[in-house]
Amino acid sequence: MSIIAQSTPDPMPALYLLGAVLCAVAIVYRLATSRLSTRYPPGPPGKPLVGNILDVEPQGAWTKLTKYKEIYGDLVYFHGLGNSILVLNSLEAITDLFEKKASTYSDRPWFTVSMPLLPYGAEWRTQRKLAHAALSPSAVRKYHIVQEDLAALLCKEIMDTPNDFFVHVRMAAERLVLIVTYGLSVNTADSQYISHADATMHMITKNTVPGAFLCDLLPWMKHLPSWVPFQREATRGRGMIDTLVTMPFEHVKRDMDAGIAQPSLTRELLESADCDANTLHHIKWMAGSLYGAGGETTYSTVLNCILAMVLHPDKLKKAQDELDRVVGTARMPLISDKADLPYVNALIKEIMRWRPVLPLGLARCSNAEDVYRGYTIPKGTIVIPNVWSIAFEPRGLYSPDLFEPERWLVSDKEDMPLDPADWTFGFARRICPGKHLAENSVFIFISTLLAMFDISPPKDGQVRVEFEKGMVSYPLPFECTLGPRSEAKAAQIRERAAQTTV
Ligand code: HEM
Repeated sequence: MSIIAQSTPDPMPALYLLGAVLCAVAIVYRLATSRLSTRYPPGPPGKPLVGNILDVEPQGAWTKLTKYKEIYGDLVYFHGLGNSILVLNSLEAITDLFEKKASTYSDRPWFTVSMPLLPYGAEWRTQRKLAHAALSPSAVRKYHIVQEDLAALLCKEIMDTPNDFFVHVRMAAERLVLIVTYGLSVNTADSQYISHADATMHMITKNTVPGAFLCDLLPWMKHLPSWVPFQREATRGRGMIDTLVTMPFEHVKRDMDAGIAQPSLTRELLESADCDANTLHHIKWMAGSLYGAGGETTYSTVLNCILAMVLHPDKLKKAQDELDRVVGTARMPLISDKADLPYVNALIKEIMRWRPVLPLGLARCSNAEDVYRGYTIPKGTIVIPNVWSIAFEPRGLYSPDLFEPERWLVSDKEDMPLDPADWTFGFARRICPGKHLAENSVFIFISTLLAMFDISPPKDGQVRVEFEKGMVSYPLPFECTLGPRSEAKAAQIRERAAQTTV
């Protein structure tokens, strides 16, 4: 007989199993019902698992996203792979979220490969205070003379080598930021810093459109080994940014120790602050963020203007007539002429509307779940202000597709589109701190160029009208004929450029 006794089955494991199954059923039911009861904003249809998130083709997405406005309205939602992106297609929606709900929508997404844009928090607030003080409307008045000097140098360089106008415009914008931020002379800036800044900015503009790298949409990919291509790119990108920020900052500190530092925003802050390691860190990164953000946006606007003038000679003529009448021909324009030049101001507004240099603004990230217009917006959603759709909203007397500075000169505001001053520089708490400096730069570079040069198509008449599709959108290289309007203007340029002190 068998000595193996039959044991009585223990009922507990079966009960555990039953409990686990019931729990799983409850969880699945809850998830399914909560998903059904949660209303997300509308968006294109999705596929299983990946949803519709891969519909966002990052490069040059603004035109497609603007078309979606006709189908889905002000809010277009993309989701899948654990991520969500909300595109805001109207100023009303942008104001409702970025301004009225600023504590939820002032954070930045983390762009893995390029720029560690500061999250909304204590460090950002400290840097922001420093930037505001240094770049307030009254503080930027002291840079007028530097900006006028750089405009004169820009004219001289274009006059000497007109085919290189792209490079000259870029240099003028970057030199300004380097002078204001670090007090570096044009020669030092040119020889030591600008080429590295160009390479870095190129990397940033390519990679900062949300989703430019799949790892921004798939957070777990950030933990892949360092030999994975985008991880290598990320390490390289962060190294480039660190060099961009550290080199000129150390330059100022060295010059201060030697007693030869020129006046600058960084020197001012270093002199006024109690410089423990933490404050040094804040000043260094605040200065670096101005340097990184300030050059490319300004030169894109000026290049857009040159292109617009090649395409619209009648508008150039009107601006020149006004400049000749108001400024006269005995001198070059000054920033103080701005208030007396309505046509030139209208033309600059139109350039900003015709080709917004940041067509998708700079993305934000929600830091809490929210409900807007009855739709749920999950925490961590990347929120994109599609300013392109505001620029091309059919409003006012003229079609948005035309280049018409006159649209800004009609007497009734109701007949105008939404003013670029209200959306070009961003919104609410994260509005561009360089706005006042930038408005002056754009004004003086453009009005000086228009006052001194004739701008027309190249000899073969072929003008390339294509634009970079990264975060900052500027014209791709095009040819044009740029020459002083007269021998007297040429002499004036030479004379004024020789007097510059930058
Ligand atoms: C035409 C020229 C310029 C345009 C169109 C422009 C536009 C913008 C926009 C749209 C933003 C994002 C704001 C938001 O998220 O709501 C921004 C941010 C920023 N801009 Fe500008 N900008 C220009 C020039 C400058 C200049 C000259 C500087 C510095 C001297 C500068 C420094 C910055 C900085 C530091 C940020 C980041 C602010 C933050 O994240 O809190 N910008 N700019």
